[in-house]
Amino acid sequence: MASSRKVIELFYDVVSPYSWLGFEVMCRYRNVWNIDLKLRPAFLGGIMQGSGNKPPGLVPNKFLYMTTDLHRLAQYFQVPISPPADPFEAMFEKGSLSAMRFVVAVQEREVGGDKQVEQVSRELWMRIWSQDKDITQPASLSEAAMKAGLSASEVEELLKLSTSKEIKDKLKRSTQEALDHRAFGFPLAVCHVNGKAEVFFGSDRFELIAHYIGEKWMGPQPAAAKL
Ligand SMILES: N[C@@H](CCC(=O)N[C@@H](CS)C(=O)NCC(=O)O)C(=O)O
Repeated sequence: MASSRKVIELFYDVVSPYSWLGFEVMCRYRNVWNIDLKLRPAFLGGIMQGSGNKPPGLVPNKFLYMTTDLHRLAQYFQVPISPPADPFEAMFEKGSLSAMRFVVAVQEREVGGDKQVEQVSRELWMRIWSQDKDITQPASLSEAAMKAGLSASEVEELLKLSTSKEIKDKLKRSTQEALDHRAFGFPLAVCHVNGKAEVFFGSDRFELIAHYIGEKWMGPQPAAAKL
């Protein structure tokens, strides 16, 4: 029998603070809405290149606006975003390629769910977008994964796997899939309803997503709203 649950794929990259907001909201709603949430770690740098877009932070006024916007959103969404001291270095010089390959490796090895992918992604966001810490070095990835509950031997294996061709290709494929959905930025939610994929960009489209999938939007903290 076909499931009545709607599938939502969430494409994200931990370099993107707006993805963090979208990610936390979707994780909060995954047990509230009748949905199957599929986490889709991908590479925002590849999306920018493949779509011919430019990061919005490169336009000075947008950068200033986003700094204020993220401060307000952090409080509204209750996600501890605090921009790194040098966002340009963190986002554009250091970037997230090794981190996203690592997340894909975690996903490749995880069986029976995506708790580890969820927790490792969150720990990486905590590092770059809350604690102003590195996410490019093996030691940084290792620290994030251990905080997420993985063992030292698991982390060692995942670090090795994350530099393999298999994982590099998998990240490329996921990024290409997002581009095939006409992505130009993240977060990107692809909602599959009645055999059709509807695409939503941004962490500010949840009301519309709820309407589209026939669920109720109760704000960014559904657990608190239900009390
Ligand atoms: N309005 C969206 C903005 C999301 C956003 O700016 N995402 C960045 C990455 S952090 C991006 O990919 N932007 C591409 C663009 O704005 O063209 C939201 O509130 O979530």
